[in-house]
Amino acid sequence: METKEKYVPGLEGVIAAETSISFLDVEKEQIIIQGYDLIELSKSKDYAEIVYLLLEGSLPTAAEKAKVEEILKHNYDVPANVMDVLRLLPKQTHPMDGMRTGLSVLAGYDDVIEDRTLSANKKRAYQLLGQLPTITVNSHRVINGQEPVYPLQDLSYSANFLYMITGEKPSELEVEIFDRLLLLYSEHEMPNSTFAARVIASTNSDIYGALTGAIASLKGNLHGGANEAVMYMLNEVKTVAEFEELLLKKLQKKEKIMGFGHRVYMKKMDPRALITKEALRQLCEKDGDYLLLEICEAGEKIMEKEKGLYPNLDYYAAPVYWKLGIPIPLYTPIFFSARTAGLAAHVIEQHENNRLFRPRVNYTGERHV
Ligand SMILES: CC(=O)SCCNC(=O)CCNC(=O)[C@H](O)C(C)(C)COP(=O)(O)OP(=O)(O)OC[C@H]1O[C@@H](n2cnc3c(N)ncnc32)[C@H](O)[C@@H]1OP(=O)(O)O
Ligand SMILES: O=C([O-])CC(=O)C(=O)O
Repeated sequence: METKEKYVPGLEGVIAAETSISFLDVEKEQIIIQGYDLIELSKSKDYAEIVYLLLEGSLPTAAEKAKVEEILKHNYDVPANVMDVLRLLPKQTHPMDGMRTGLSVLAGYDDVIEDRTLSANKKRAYQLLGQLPTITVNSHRVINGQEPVYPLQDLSYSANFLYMITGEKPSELEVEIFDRLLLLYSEHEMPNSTFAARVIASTNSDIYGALTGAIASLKGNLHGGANEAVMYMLNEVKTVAEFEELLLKKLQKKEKIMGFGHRVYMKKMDPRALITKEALRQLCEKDGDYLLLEICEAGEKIMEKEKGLYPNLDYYAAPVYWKLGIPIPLYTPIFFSARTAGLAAHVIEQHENNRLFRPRVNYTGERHV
């Protein structure tokens, strides 16, 4: 008989790493990033500043912030072969799969790919953050037979990202809201995708492989894929009453409602969702159409009453993306692009202080020997 060790399904509550990058303080409703609360930072800082915080460990001065923005822009170029590879993919390929393929192509262009030093890894992180908006947007465009779109240097990082998605120069409010979403998505402690990236990095594999694995993880609808699923669900209805009916039917059939629940915040609202809800309200005020907000709020009430469950970030992020005119298949790729900041920080931390991940099992099969 095998001896059985304590096994926790889904590794719930299990400590998988020691990190100085981030920590979810559920009690205080804080998302601690390098010592600061991301929720507080979202009120006064932008995505580029959080990129700096994640990769350099401190908040940037004005000059350092300008330097990061310059570095990101300096890294916008993506090898033309990436577009050629995307062109070869079947039209039904999801942009997350396109992105996974496109990002993985970049490994071959790294002349010092075996260099795991801190400076080489950081350089790669900035390079990838510069290139990802182009890969993200074109994973959707090129696969759909459209011509690639390229960045505009005279826009800020987030304004350019949104411009490439919609093809129109965005308003100040739109940029501010899109940037806030990137910031909120930038890092979140040890979700499945970060764990996947760290597991891969722990074999001494490179950041391209670790991020490629993280994309695969993030695609699933129990994780990043939920934001797309939320929007498809919202688009099934035209009124508050129809949404209430749809949710009750789904619950009766024991279906999971996308955008609700969270392994860490299961009995509380994700603090990031409050901010995206506010962003939705701002966009409703702007166009005078409150229907999506009313529908979402009704859903929130039903889920609290019926299941004691609360929205996670993806629930309100989806209608915000919709109001910004972003195609649904890009919702999860944008999440990944934003999360690359946090993922890169984790891969670097893993490489800097590495021990191979290699857990054991409780064997439940038969023994014939
Ligand atoms: C940015 C992000 O990645 S946030 C997560 C995005 N994912 C989603 O929104 C998908 C919907 N949510 C879920 O599936 C879950 O809440 C998860 C995957 C996020 C967390 O899952 P876990 O911690 O493994 O909890 P688990 O799935 O075991 O759920 C516990 C109980 O709550 C129920 N539950 C959890 N989430 C939901 C939901 N969204 N809808 C209905 N019931 C739910 C489960 O059915 C289960 O009930 P039971 O004990 O009666 O069987
Ligand atoms: O923390 C998690 O498990 C999922 C999540 O909200 C994120 O990755 O932003």
